[in-house]
Amino acid sequence: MVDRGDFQPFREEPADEASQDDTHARPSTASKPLAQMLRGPSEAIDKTLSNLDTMLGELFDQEMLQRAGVKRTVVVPEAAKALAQSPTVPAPVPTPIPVVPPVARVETPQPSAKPAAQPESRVLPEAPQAPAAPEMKSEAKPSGMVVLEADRGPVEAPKKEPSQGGRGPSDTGKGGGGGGGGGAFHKRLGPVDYSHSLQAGIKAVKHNLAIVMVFTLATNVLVLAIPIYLFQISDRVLSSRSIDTLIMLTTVIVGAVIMQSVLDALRRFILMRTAVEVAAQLGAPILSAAARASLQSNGREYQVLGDLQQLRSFLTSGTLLSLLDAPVAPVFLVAVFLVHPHLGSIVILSSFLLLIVAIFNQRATHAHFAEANGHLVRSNLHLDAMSRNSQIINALAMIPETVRLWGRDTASSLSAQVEAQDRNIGFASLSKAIRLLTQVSMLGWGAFLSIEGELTGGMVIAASIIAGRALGPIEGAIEGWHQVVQSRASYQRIATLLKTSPMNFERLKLPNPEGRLDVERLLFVPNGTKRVVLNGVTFSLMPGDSLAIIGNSGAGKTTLGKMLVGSILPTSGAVRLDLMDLRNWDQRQFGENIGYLPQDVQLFPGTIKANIGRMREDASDADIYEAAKLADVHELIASLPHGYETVVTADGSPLSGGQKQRIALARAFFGSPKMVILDEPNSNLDSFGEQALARALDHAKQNKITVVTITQRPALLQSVNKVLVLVNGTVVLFGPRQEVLSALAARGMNLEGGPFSNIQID
Ligand SMILES: Nc1ncnc2c1ncn2[C@@H]1O[C@H](COP(=O)(O)OP(=O)(O)OP(=O)(O)O)[C@@H](O)[C@H]1O
Repeated sequence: MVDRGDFQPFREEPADEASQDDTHARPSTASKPLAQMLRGPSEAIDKTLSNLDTMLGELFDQEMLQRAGVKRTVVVPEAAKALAQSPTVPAPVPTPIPVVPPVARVETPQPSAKPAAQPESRVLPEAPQAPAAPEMKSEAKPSGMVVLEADRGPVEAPKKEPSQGGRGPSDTGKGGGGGGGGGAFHKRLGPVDYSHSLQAGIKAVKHNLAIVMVFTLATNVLVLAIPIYLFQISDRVLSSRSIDTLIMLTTVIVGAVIMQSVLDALRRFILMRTAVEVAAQLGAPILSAAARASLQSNGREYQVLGDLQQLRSFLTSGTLLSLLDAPVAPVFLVAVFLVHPHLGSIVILSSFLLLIVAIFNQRATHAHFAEANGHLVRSNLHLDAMSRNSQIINALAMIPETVRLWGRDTASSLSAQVEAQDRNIGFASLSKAIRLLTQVSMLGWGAFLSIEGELTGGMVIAASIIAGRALGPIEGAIEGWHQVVQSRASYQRIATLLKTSPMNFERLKLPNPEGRLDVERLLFVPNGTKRVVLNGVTFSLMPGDSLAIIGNSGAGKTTLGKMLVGSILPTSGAVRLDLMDLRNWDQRQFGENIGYLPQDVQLFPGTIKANIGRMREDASDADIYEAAKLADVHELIASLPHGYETVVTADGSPLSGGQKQRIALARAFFGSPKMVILDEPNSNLDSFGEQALARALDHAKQNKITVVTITQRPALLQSVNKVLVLVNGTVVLFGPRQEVLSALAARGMNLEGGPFSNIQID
């Protein structure tokens, strides 16, 4: 299947590209840590945290608020604050963070005031009559299909007066973020380009690691202080019995040790902030790219956020410090050689042995760690399914079964992990033994050389300590090898997700659509199956048309509906809105111009107002009210104790199924969409709700909104002007309502009597 590819939830307006660049070039912990650190740890922490706050504020402020058309103000959302307060981050500095003002109540316009938001003021200009298109080619018609009306010609975008945008009152011509603007169009939209975010993250890490490396070198040089001290004490102070020398040496060494501890702490501070910077830089891009990519999968991509967590842990781990120490190891080796070549040879031999152990360790544990990871991913998916279905799990007493499903994968993951860790511990112990034996042999052989008069006792002890430092990084790498492998895999998954995101590509910003829909020879064979769910589906609708798609259960109606909104991509064929293939629309602009009510209605936790406004921060009260009026749910909402401020939980309570469906209908009508797809919008409605729905469809017709309604119930047929009959994924009838109903009646099927069932047309 082909990815449609251009969802850009945080798209920048081109004019803002410079400011987007600013984000990547902004002052960060990467830019000034050295200067900060040198001013003292606590000042450095405060300063860096302050930078972090600014960085997070800028990240979210810029990416969310500016895209939403809100003027750039310093508002740090709760998520950013929570991130800044995550356990790995010290307490935030007392930098004042402006608090997001509480949500204001929806101000419903006074009936007498007749505000600009009222439906009457929204009637769109008439679309010009489209020229007739050639008839549908006969080979495209599935056998048995009766086409009562075929394609019409392309719709010319009507010339609008600036005041006649057809957008809601909030329309600024800038499209509220990604697209949508009525004024400026036909210009290239720069891609969001998540690979750029990845590069910015890598750059920050590299920059900080370079600074850490400087501290590491200094730390490792200072580490030599202790062996040198020992050597001097035993070979100089004890023989000369000079107190002055002892005091002088001790003073120097104490200074070196303190310095070494401070530098070691500083490199850890920097690494910790690097981890936070990586999380802040990549969190939002990964979640956005995962949300887009999950369209084609079962949501596994969301687990890439876990990979980001893995990278964060690695950046603050002892394993990374060991790896950073590794380049200095040869210096220690040379130092041991300088003490005596025999001792140097012992260390080299041990290093080889440790390397061999490291390679065997990697080979012995790799498959088990990979297996453990695979099971962990699956058990997380079970967990996710459990949290989504908590109602049914409790109602049907399915807790033991679902826990067993989760437990099976968790147990497999744990046992694979135990297997891998057993081996890892075995190899780590072996490497530790090699290191200790190395020191024993160095001391033993050193003592022999000392007896022979080639070395002093102090030199032997000093060489033994230095050898320990030389072998330490190899040992550390062996112990943390699993983390290295996991982090590398995590990085690769993150890089693949960000680099291959379809949102990285440039789009042409089009004028807002008028609502013409062309569906061309849709074929859908789900991946991994041979089942043809949709076969050659072809039809066209003009702006303001309302179509009912009817058919037996399993005929493919929902699948077709999902395809019309681009949430499923066809195996072949195309769905076009105003002649443009959905794959080529800017996702944000497309989403703002359509409405969708899925069969399985889900609301987001939040107020009814926020749900109708699609959780957009720039949704105006007037827009929300307008959508509620269009969907004829204002009365229903007014009857709730808290009206538009009623808070809905994840499972939709306190709303009934029908109320949820009607609120979701208002969400579909939010933002003056030009095309709305409703999948069984009346499945939970009583007769009053159905009447309100019929009125909503009338409003849509008056506003020239193209509406496609998938339904199993005949009541809605009165509100549409066209009907499409789908049988086993094939269109068998399509045309004006009365003609289709007559054609069905001629075949002995009277659909106006009761729910559709057993529609059989050859
Ligand atoms: N991803 C998929 N993999 C396999 N089969 C699929 C997939 N998507 C849809 N189908 C199959 O396609 C058929 C049509 O499904 P669809 O949900 O579109 O039917 P429908 O007409 O909406 O039915 P209903 O009225 O009961 O909701 C079903 O048999 C379904 O099993």
